[in-house]
Formats: sequence, C-alpha cells, structure tokens
Amino acid sequence: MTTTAVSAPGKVLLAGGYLVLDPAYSGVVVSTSARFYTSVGDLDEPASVAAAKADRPIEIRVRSPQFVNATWIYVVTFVDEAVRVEQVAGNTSSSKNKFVHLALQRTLSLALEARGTGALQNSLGYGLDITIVGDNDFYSQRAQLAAKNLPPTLASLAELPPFCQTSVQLADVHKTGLGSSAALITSLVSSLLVHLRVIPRDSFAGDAEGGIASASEGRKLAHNLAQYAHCLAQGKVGSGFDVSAAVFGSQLYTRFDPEVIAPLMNDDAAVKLHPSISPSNNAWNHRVKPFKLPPLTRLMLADVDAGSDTPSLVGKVLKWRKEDSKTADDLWDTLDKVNHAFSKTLLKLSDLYAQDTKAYTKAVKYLSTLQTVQWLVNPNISGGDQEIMEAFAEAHQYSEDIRAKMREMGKLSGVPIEPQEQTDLLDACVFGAGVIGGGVPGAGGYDAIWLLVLDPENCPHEELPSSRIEGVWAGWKGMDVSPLSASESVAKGVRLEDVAGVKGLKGLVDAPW
Ligand SMILES: Nc1ncnc2c1ncn2[C@@H]1O[C@H](COP(=O)(O)OP(=O)(O)OP(=O)(O)O)[C@@H](O)[C@H]1O
Ligand SMILES: C[C@@](O)(CCOP(=O)(O)O)CC(=O)O
Repeated sequence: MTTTAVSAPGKVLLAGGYLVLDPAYSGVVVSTSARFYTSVGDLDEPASVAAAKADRPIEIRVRSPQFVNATWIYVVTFVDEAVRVEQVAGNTSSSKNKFVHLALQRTLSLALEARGTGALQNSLGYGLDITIVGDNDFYSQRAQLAAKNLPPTLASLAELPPFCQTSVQLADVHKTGLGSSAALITSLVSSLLVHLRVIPRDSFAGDAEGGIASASEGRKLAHNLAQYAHCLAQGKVGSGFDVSAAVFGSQLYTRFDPEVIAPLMNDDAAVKLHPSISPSNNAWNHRVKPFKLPPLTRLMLADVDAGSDTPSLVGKVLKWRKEDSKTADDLWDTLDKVNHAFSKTLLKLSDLYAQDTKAYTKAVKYLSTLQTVQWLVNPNISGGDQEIMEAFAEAHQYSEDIRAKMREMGKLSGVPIEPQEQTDLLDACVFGAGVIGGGVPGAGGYDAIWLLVLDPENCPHEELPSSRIEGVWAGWKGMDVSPLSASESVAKGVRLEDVAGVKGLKGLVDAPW
C-alpha cells in the first residue's frame, strides 16, 4: 500500500500588501519553515476490498487530529462521465469543511479528465484515508504554553510536541496569519495529484529556485489547481500570493488575471477544468521571480494578540483607493519603488556573500553588535567591506521607508495598518543592535510583526540579535507578543515527504479511526 505525503509552507508578505492585488505591482513573499502536511493512503486492507466494493460506495475519510470534531467522511460517485464527492451526513462530526471538500471535489474532477473514469475508479478502489496537520506555528500556542506553565519564548515553543492538540474546534482556533488555508489546500491538492497519478511522483523533486520557468509541469498544474480551489473555497479571488508561496517558495510575486478561472467559479460539475487549469493555458499570467533572504540573517515572527479581519481591512483600503485615486496612485507608485529597492538590496546581499564570504561574515559579526545608526560611522572600513555594510544600511532604510508609507496608507484610508501599538513595538525592536528591519506583514492590522535580524556565526546565544529581540518581546507591556518559531523555509515550496521522516507524523497517520 502506497502512502503519499506532501508538505507545503506558510507565507509572510514582507512588502507589497494591498499593492499585490493589482497586477501592475508585485509583492515580496517569504515562505516559512512552518508547513502543512497531507498524507493520503488507502482506506481498506486489500483482503476486504472485494467485499467492500460489492456493497459499499467509495469512501474518503479525512481527519485533522489537532482539532476536536475534525473528521469528515465523503462518498464518491461516478455519474455521466463526472465524479461527485458528497459529505456523508450524520458522521461523528457534523461540521463541514469547505476548503477540504472543494479541494477533494475539484482534484478528483481534474483526475477524471486526465486519466478517465476506469483508471480513476481503480486508483480509488480501496477508498482514501487522509490525514492533515499543520505545524504548531499556524495556530496560537498561548493556551498550550499557559497549560504547561511555560513563558511565551522560542525555548518554550521547542518543548511542545509537534502537531500539538489545540483542544478546540477548527472554527474556534486563533490563527497566526501564516496562511493555513493556502498551505492546507496546496498540500492536499498536490498529494492527491501524485497519489492518483495525475502527475509523476518526482514532480516536486527539483527546487523551484528559478520560479515558474524551471518548475515541472506537475508543480505548475498543482499551483493552478490549488489557486483555483482556494479561490472557490474563499468565495473570492485574492491576489494568490499565499498559494504561490506554498507551491514555489519565497518569491517576488505578480498576480494572475482572475479571468483565467472565471468560467470555473460556480457549481457546474459539467464544465471541464483541464482547459483552464492546464499549465499550457497561456491565460495564466502570474509571475514568480526568485527571491531569498540574505545569508546569515534570520526572519523572526511574532503573533500579537487580537487577530485582524483581513477582508474588512482590504475592503476599506480598496474603497479609499477608488475614492481618492490620484493620492492613492501616487502612494502606490512610491511604495512600489521602495518595495523593489528593498528586495533588490536583499538580493544584492546574497551576491555579496557569494563574492566574498569571508568579508560578508565578518561584516555581519561586526554589525550585529551595533545599532543601525552606527552602521556607517566606522572610519576604518573600506572597499568590499564598505559595500556590504552600505547594503545592510540601505536594507534597513528601505524597510523603515516601507513602514512609513504603510502608515500613511493606513492614515489616509482610515484603517489601522500599522497602529500606534505596533509602531511602538516595532520601533523598540528596530532600535536594537543587529536588527536590519521589520514591519507588519500582509494587510497589517493588530495581527503580527516580522523582523529581519543579523544572525552571526559562532556567537554566544545571549549575544545574538534574536536573543535581544526575544527579551524585548518577553518584557513588552503594550501588547501580548507571542513569538513563532518559524523562519524562512530552506526548501522551496511544495515537496514530497517520507511520513516516517517527519517527527510526530507517523503516529497520527497510523492511528486507528
Ligand atoms: N488543520 C486543518 N485541517 C483542515 N482544515 C483546515 C486546517 N487548518 C485550516 N483549515 C481550513 O482553513 C480554513 C481557514 O481559512 P481562512 O482562509 O479563514 O484562514 P487563513 O486566511 O488561511 O488564515 P491564516 O493566514 O491566519 O492561517 C478553516 O476554516 C478550515 O476550513
Ligand atoms: C492585503 C493583501 O494584499 C495581503 C493580505 O495578506 P495577509 O493575509 O494579511 O498576510 C490581500 C491579498 O494579497 O490577497
């Protein structure tokens, strides 16, 4: 019996919030080490299959063991060259999960178009047993830490078991903004495409380092289908940067034209998906350019209590943009220039590392002990060292400029994008030695903050800029700040997993129903 497990990372939009909704602008997206995992296996043992086939419909069982009442049972039927997936009423959990249901429905429909009814029926012969889990960072762990009497620190988070029980229903969980639904849909759709042999098992083997250009056809198909299923489940077409990060990893993202999936945004099971979803459909016009954070830096994230409601923030900002389009257009253009300069400088730092690793390493060590105001005042520095330090200082300045412009956007549109409480916290963090910059991710609001800090080699733990930031967070009185353990994902985007190789996963996948 083959089990197929696929993981997909979460995301942080460092720059480009709101702008990325418009295809004229792009967003700087970092994918996180926090991932969603979906394992797909057969439901029945082969011996029982003949009997099962005779008097039972094909069943798909899905469970999310981190939650209370989170099992969903579906039956699959084949009618008139189409496949239907319907939830069985009256199972243990009466809840519905639109994201899971639509991802199953649409992936099976695409599988039927790609492989034909007979082949798909064969692949589904034993039914499917699906387990979905997300790394702890996707959900607030405040309650779990409090129950263990642990302070909200990175060391405490490391003590929690992987895929920790949340003890609540999915509808009641406090999410942290890492894009749980996009990572979930991407891992679910991708594992099904592989398991049902729509795409080859090695589709995710190559790194998606070069973006779409170097990606396999399988990876591209998984992207288009996940993007579509996610829009359908959300009931709207967002920019899609979260799904793109889940598939391709960190990137500079430019959105796709919503028209490409417009014919499919309904319940009509007769409409063929493949012509629209196929990577050979040139109407998919999103752009994914390579991006990564510089070496010897570390992304730090914290959840600040009182999660914001992104849709209502977005609605208000877009309404203002329409009403005051001249001011907004000027702001969008200025912000776009700074966003580009920021990403370009970060990429230049990677080049400088490659050109002279020794000088770069030395510069990181030196700057990590200084506040940014002191970064360029050392008279004894010249040449290559100077260039490296200047690039770090520029990155700092651009990140501060982005914050200022986002605050302006918030002020003009009457939306708390970087509210005063977050300004105070970010100022205190960015003031510290070795901190390159920071901001409010995505749409902002009372939700989360990100920081990029220098991470020198061979440095005592307590002298690391990240340790100093942790100290600021732990002592912060203005807001409840809870660190997340995630940093940037080293693996680019969606990838095939060995269940036994992911700590804590095998026990959950093998647990009896
Ligand atoms: N572990 C899980 N198992 C099954 N479904 C999940 C799981 N986690 C999230 N979901 C699905 O994703 C939905 C949440 O999606 P929504 O778009 O509201 O959040 P989000 O914007 O992705 O949140 P965030 O960015 O804060 O993680 C849930 O209602 C559920 O359907
Ligand atoms: C405001 C927006 O540009 C970003 C929202 O990002 P987040 O979900 O707050 O990380 C919306 C979008 O891109 O879909």
